[in-house]
Amino acid sequence: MALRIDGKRLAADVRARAAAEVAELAARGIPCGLAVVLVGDDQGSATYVRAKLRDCEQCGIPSRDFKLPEQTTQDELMELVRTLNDDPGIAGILVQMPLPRHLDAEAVVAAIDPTKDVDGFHPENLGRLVRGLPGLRPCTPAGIMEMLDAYGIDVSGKNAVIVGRSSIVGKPMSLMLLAQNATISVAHSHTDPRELARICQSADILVAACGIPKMIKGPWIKPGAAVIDVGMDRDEDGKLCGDVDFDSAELVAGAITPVPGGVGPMTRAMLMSNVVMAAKMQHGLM
Ligand SMILES: Nc1nc2c(c(=O)[nH]1)N[C@@H](CN(C=O)c1ccc(C(=O)N[C@@H](CCC(=O)O)C(=O)O)cc1)CN2
Repeated sequence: MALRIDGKRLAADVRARAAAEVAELAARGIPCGLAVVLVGDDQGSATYVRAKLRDCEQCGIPSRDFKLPEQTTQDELMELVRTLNDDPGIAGILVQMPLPRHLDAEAVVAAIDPTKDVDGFHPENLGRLVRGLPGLRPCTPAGIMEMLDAYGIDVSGKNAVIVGRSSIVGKPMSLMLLAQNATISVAHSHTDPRELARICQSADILVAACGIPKMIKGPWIKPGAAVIDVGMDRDEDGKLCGDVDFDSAELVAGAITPVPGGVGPMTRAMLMSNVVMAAKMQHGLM
């Protein structure tokens, strides 16, 4: 039976470290403000934003909450981002994704000052990741790297398979694992479905980020592998589940993240540590 990786407990540790650093920075007169921008009425996004604002409160991070209507125009959103870029009290800017379809998310992300890009989505920060330079990293893959490290799961020389190639998770995840000397395979929607099970079976570390409920089953998993589930799906009964069929996977894996309580809480916690990092970078402290 696999060891359960406890994302909630690790997230609490990450938040506690961030809170201590926020207090130290505040004592030196360095503000760690976070601006959180939510456009539209998506209930899931509103829930995540509320949770992020609670995390800020817990870490002593002053947050400013911008709730914009669904009909917000590109110009209005770009103007808000520019204003926040110029605000010295704001160390980090987060625009909750997805944006309504009429808005150009790429342009919005590119308009954020890269030193305030606490999501790590800006092309400069992704470029820094490609080049192996320090910078703000996307929260979900950064949280996964923390989890692997905390549980002593060595990545170097291991086969890592990532199922999914999004810019938020799959691509940065592959680069972060590569930077730790893993051998990487990325499967995606054009991968031959007859090959998918075999590719997954080659993984010592399997990261599921495809958005298909319970797609990855126990027989696809190499015995003893670390299985990281990024999925946030609903099963046939409407219950929250991941991309991995947990019940069959935990019988084979060596370690596994649950949904809920695995990657999600770490995604939120890494945002707090990115805000601290952004504030430090802006004040020449790293
Ligand atoms: N600007 C961003 N937008 C989005 C990101 C992001 O990192 N930055 N990631 C996702 C959503 N997300 C954070 O925004 C997120 C999703 C889920 C969780 C989480 O803690 N999930 C819980 C379960 C919650 C539930 O019960 O529904 C868990 O897994 O335990 C945190 C963050 C897309 N947008």
